[in-house]
Amino acid sequence: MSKAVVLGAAGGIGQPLALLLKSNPLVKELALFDIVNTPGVAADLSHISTPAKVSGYLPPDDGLKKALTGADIVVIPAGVPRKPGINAGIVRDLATGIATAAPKASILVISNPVNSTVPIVVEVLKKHGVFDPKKVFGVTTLDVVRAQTFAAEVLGDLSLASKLTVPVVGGHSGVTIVPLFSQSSTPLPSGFTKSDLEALTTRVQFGGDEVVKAKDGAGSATLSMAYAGAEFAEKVLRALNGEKGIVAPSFVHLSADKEGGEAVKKEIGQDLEYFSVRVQLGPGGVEKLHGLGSITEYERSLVQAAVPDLASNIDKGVSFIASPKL
Ligand SMILES: NC(=O)C1=CN([C@@H]2O[C@H](COP(=O)(O)OP(=O)(O)OC[C@H]3O[C@@H](n4cnc5c(N)ncnc54)[C@H](O)[C@@H]3O)[C@@H](O)[C@H]2O)C=CC1
Ligand SMILES: O=C([O-])CC(=O)C(=O)O
Repeated sequence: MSKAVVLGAAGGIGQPLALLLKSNPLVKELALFDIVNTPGVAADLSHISTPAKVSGYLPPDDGLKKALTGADIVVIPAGVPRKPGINAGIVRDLATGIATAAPKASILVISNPVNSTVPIVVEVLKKHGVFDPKKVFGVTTLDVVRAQTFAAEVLGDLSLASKLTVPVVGGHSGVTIVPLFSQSSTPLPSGFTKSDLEALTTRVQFGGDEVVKAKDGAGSATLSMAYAGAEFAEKVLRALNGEKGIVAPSFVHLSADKEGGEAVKKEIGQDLEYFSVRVQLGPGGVEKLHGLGSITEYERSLVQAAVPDLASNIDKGVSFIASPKL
């Protein structure tokens, strides 16, 4: 039983994510922090008949510190959709709070751009001398959820969506998102052509745009992200609780597992510090990083196309802490 904290808990993602965490029996305490509305969200959730004790905090009176103290897992969906510069500062400040109040917590970063906000969190933790690469996760689960759902759609059976697995590697934006459909636990339909596969891959890479367009100016994915964030958080919590063999893709610092990380760098042919790979989770966070495994020529070309964007996104995050602009 763990204490979970949501930073940005009153937002479009934060509220349904907090609802899902309140429904999770592994959560014994749920602390909600935002710059607005958390007392109301917390009071509302606290009437739900599940064990988690809910509390809400705002910035005055050391609210961030109070929310974070004793946290086992901190999920960050704070920020503004598609405003990288604003989010960089928000994430930096929240990471500073975590570094001082909950330095041992597992940190799950949802705020975009994940390829840059994860390096921002890491640089802040390094500055405070509390960086543990096994505990910082960029949440890329929505890409996995989309890959599974869209694959089930093309297979003509949505009931497969929650059963099949498709690893997604790289990062979390556009071409840095690399779904490995050749490793899908249920193969794509026979007769699926190269151009079908290209269209499916593009749909996963730009799934965020599909939602932004459909919402017509009213934000980006929130409900599917809350589902994905709660799913990844549950995996981290189950592993913290001692359950073995839990594996999920996440955007991590490759030093989290030296041997595994070096093997990934060899596979991608670049000395990147971060990459999303399948992560084996344990009580201390990352236990092992899995390599890309056997991938097709097409998938290799996607990985190669992802590398320059990723390198530049990572660099932006790192240099934001050295000199604040993004
Ligand atoms: N990793 C992923 O796959 C995805 C990431 N996102 C990202 O998640 C973030 C949040 O998206 P939404 O919930 O739709 O936005 P939203 O605007 O609905 O909610 C954001 C919340 O953050 C709060 N906030 C702002 N500054 C804060 C601070 N300093 N401390 C604490 N809370 C603060 C706001 O008050 C608001 O309640 C965005 O950066 C978005 O791009 C969105 C979808 C998928
Ligand atoms: O595209 C966006 O702005 C939000 C996001 O990360 C996603 O939906 O995958």
